Amino acid sequence: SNYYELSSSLMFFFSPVFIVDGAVAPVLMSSFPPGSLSDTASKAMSPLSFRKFNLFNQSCGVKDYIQQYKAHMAERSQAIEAGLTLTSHYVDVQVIRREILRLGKNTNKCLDMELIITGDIDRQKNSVGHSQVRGDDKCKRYILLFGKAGMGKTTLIKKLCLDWSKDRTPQFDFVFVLDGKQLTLTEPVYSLQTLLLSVSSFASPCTDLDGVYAQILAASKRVLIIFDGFEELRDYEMLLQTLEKELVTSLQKDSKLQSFTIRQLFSAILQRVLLPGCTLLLVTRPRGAASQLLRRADSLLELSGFTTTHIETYLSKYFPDSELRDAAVDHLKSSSYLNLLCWNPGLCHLVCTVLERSKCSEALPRTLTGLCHQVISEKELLSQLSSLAWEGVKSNKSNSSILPAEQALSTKLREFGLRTGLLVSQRLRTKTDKRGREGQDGEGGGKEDKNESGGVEDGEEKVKEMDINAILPFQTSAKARRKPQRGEFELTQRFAVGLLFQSRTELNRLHSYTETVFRDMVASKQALVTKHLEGLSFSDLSPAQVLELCNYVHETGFTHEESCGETGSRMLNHLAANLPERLTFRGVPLSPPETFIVQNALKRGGAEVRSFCLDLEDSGIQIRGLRDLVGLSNINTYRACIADVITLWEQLKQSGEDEFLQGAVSKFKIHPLKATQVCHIEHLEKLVSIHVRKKLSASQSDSFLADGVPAVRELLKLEFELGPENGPLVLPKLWDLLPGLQNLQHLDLEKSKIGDKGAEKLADALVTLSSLEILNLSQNCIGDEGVKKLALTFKELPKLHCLSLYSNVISDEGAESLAAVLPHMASLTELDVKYNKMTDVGAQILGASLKNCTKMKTLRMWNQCIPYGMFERLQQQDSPRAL
Ligand SMILES: Nc1ncnc2c1ncn2[C@@H]1O[C@H](COP(=O)(O)OP(=O)(O)OP(=O)(O)O)[C@@H](O)[C@H]1O
Repeated sequence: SNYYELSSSLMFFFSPVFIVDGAVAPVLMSSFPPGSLSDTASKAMSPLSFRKFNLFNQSCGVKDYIQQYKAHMAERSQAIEAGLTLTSHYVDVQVIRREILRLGKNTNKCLDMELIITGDIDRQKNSVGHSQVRGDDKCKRYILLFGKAGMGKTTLIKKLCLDWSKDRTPQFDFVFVLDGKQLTLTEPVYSLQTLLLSVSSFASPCTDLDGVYAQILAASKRVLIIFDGFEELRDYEMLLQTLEKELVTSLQKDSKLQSFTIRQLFSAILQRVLLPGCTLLLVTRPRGAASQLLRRADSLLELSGFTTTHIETYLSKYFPDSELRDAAVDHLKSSSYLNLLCWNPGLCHLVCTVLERSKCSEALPRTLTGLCHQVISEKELLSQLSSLAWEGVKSNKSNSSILPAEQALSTKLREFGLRTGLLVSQRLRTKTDKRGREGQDGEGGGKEDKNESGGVEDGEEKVKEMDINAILPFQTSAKARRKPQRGEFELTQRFAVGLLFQSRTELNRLHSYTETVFRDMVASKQALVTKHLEGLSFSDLSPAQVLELCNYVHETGFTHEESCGETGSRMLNHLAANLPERLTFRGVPLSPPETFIVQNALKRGGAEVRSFCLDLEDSGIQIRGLRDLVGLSNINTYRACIADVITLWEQLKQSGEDEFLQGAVSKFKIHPLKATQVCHIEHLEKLVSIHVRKKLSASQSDSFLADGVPAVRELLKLEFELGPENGPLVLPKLWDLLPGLQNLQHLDLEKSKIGDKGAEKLADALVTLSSLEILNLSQNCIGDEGVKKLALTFKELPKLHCLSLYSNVISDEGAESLAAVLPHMASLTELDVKYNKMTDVGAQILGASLKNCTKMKTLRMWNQCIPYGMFERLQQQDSPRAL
């Protein structure tokens, strides 16, 4: 199973596991006397002595402790939620291996932006499995596991702990969990020993502290340390700032000295100053800057949420009684949106709570707001949460939290808020903000704070229009568009806005104002939000903002009733009428519930007789979501991950949905195509093969493919941008597929390390591309041999008018081959052979051939070996076009 795949992959890499979580630590700490055993001996241990120190040679005291620690951990890690345990309710989720796009200087704004968003099929292929991990001999000791709020990070950690405690991960002698919230303990009174054995989350009392600690140090490779409770990657990143030399020395000299802060110890572990051989598992939401962290990470894993099967399993565990379960499943079917929300395990739990409470008879909530509303049905709690949400939205400082510092919150509300991401931990956050304002945080606060309008303390009634503009995430300045908005904050905003549009009766329950005051207040706020949303200029919004807007409108639109309210309906119509015709979500992760929301908005567009061209590339949309969107009657054309589209076609063929399939094939577009990853070419190869064979599967031919795949026929421009490292890996595939792209007009293969061998293959492939007009072969290490082969093909390309061989290694011999074919290239107007290896001899020959090329406008051929006088001579004589 996937969970076991992860755990076994962890097992493969790790040894002892320590998890640090704040709650119990201070209490336990006081019961431990400061240690006295020196660890110098263990530090000096040779690999041989290290082996001697393995589990089997542990002293009875250490063994006993480990058993006791495991028993304690088994007990403490069991509970997922009140009444739910791992043993009874855990669903084995998928963990996906992710890759980074690039690590450049300016790309570290947000992890989301740095990760390659793969299609659904590739994502499934990347789920971590035994075989993949075992086959990988690279030591993975720095693992980053991320997932958005509620995706099950903490639950997975608990499961890992439980498994270790049940001896299912024998490669670790110790597992420790460390909680980021402990960074608030600022006194310099801790040592590594107290951190692991007293402060860590599942620490249990120990009678042989020194013996256990010595064992940990002796076999640090058999230790797993899990960091949890960090709100975002940036919080880790801050711990990676270089430690002062004296601190490093003192930590290494005596890590048992109780004179360090938690921060220093965390930093030292993360920077491999302490326990250098241990395995680190860093868990967080995927937000914040993290370039340093990403550079260190050996492996990036992501929790990908519940699949349909997982949801079914969860429901069957949640409702063990089969009658209740069937009723719940049926009831859930009545709300597609809630069904899709269950993709998030945290929300799945909330949905089950609602199903359970409603006894499967009441109408289900239709929005996230409605769901939260029903879960915390107590008036007091909801009113508190709604005002928090509103306050948070109003005081949107540096993406800050909505959890006011001094506000007394009930445990229940705090738990709910934190779990859903509506609230974020204030203590950590305050630090980040402060740092941001002091300018250490680069991006952070400063400027934006000034943008926020005042009047926050004046109470809700005085929210001004200006405030609304500032608080909703639709600023259209270039900076605001670039800034990643997505995180827990958007949920807060959605909730605040959604609450305004909840049914009047529901809202009435929340306040203590008189009926009229309340009505006016809600009405004026509703009007402000509506006016703002309706006043937006859609063309100025980024794809992420358009999606956010769809989310807002959904929250405002639907209450408990079947149809949406009057204002909501108006907003939805307005949205549908104004969505850009070329609607792109390229690069914006589209979750299943969001796909539903977009589908809803587009459907409305149908009522207004509007049709759309939809771009879903790099959105990670699931195939079932793709199916829903492509199936809409008012979609003119669509783009999406080619592999996913092919899978959709295959599914449609299998289910016999011929008409749908025909539409899905004819509406699909891939022009213009820029291949930046290896998989892009692999997918294209598959599509071209369908096009050439005129059938989807190996067996029968398909009548709707009689003319091949329209998307391939209509592909006019292909840019191959895989770079010198990845490019050569898929060039052979490219040579195979090129002949299938008969109508290609523009082929850009710059910087792909083609070389002479590749040039020969390319020459063969090019022969069939009779429509080719522009060919860029710059910077490709092509020499005389290669150009000789290519030159023969160039003659066969009647429409080629622009050819670049800039910066290759062509010398005079190659120039001669080119000169021989130039007069036969009927359409050529521009040739670039600058920065090659030819001398004045080659230049002279090429220049001379121009006499017979009447159409040629420019021939660029400068390089250091050609004396400048040569050009002057050529220009004065007969070739003014040679540069
Ligand atoms: N694999 C799972 N099986 C069963 N329930 C799960 C699973 N994962 C998560 N849940 C449910 O979702 C809830 C939220 O999960 P969890 O607290 O682990 O999320 P998280 O990713 O740590 O969120 P946050 O970022 O807010 O801390 C859990 O309390 C549990 O009810």
